Amino acid sequence: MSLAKIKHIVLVLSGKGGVGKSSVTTQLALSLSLAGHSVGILDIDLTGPSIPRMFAIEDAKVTQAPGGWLPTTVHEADPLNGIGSLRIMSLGFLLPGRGDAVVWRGPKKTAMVRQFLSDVFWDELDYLLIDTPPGTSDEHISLAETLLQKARPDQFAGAVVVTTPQAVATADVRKELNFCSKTGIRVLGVVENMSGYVCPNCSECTNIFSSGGGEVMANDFNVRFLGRIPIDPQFLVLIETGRRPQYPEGTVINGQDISTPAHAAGSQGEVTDPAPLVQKYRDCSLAPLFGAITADVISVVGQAN
Ligand SMILES: Nc1ncnc2c1ncn2[C@@H]1O[C@H](COP(=O)(O)OP(=O)(O)OP(=O)(O)O)[C@@H](O)[C@H]1O
Ligand code: SF4
Repeated sequence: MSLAKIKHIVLVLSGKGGVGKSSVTTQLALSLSLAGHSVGILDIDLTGPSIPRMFAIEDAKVTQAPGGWLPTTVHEADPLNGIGSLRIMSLGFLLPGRGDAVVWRGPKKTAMVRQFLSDVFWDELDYLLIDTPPGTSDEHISLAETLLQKARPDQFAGAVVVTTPQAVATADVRKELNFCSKTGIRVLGVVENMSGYVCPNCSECTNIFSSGGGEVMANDFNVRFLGRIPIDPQFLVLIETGRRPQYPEGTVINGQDISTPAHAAGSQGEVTDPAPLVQKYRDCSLAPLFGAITADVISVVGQAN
């Protein structure tokens, strides 16, 4: 069975579209990889699989091997730099072109979710992250049922739930938390994304929307609040163009100076910088924040399994 050699399976859920679920999945995967773990992402967001775009592997095609479909390798393990491997399987690889939408009816969607869980040959993984569609649709029910049936209890760790701070998003995420409790999915914690904005000129973090809604909701449901991630335009540039993040002099995040050294600004800013995404991400202001969230997730998963 394709899940057999996976140590921990984590779902990434959100009640609402556009809150940054795929970005959180991406950053969780990169942070786990930077912590030396081997990671897989299974992207079953049928409403618009965005993981291939985030890793610039939209043209990857699914290949078949005797053990099942082979995931695409984003980078191999680099033990000298303490980096674990990262592989991806996305529903997007099966679609004919960029921007194509999945127009299947419910039963076909649920069949595909089951097939993706059973037919991908992951080999050994420390963590498999599953990026899901927003909401609590038939696919979620099918996913929950299949995981609860097929994965060993020590494998299926639970779900990280993503929200933005505004009440309109947290209201939908409350439904998601209720869904988890009804289906027996353990909630590992809540991440509040787009919580403030990192100014590209001065690196001040400003709360343009409200802040703290995710933490209030986590407290109401008695689940762990994993932390806040601001909007950083440099993260968007990294994802969209592959350019290494750059910050003005004096940029300090979590007590650490992350400003781009003047001598490196030219070469580091090149779009053609051939370094793998995981190394460029290490220079992003969000990386230390997400590193702390990831350490928390690892510890909660350890307690859960
Ligand atoms: N903290 C952040 N800083 C900067 N940009 C962000 C951040 N979080 C998300 N984004 C950007 O916002 C956009 C939407 O994010 P994303 O695709 O992750 O949302 P989603 O919840 O997965 O959406 P969907 O429901 O369509 O799957 C993306 O372009 C992403 O790069
Ligand atoms: S201090 Fe920063 S956030 Fe405030 S106006 Fe100036 S550049 Fe923008």
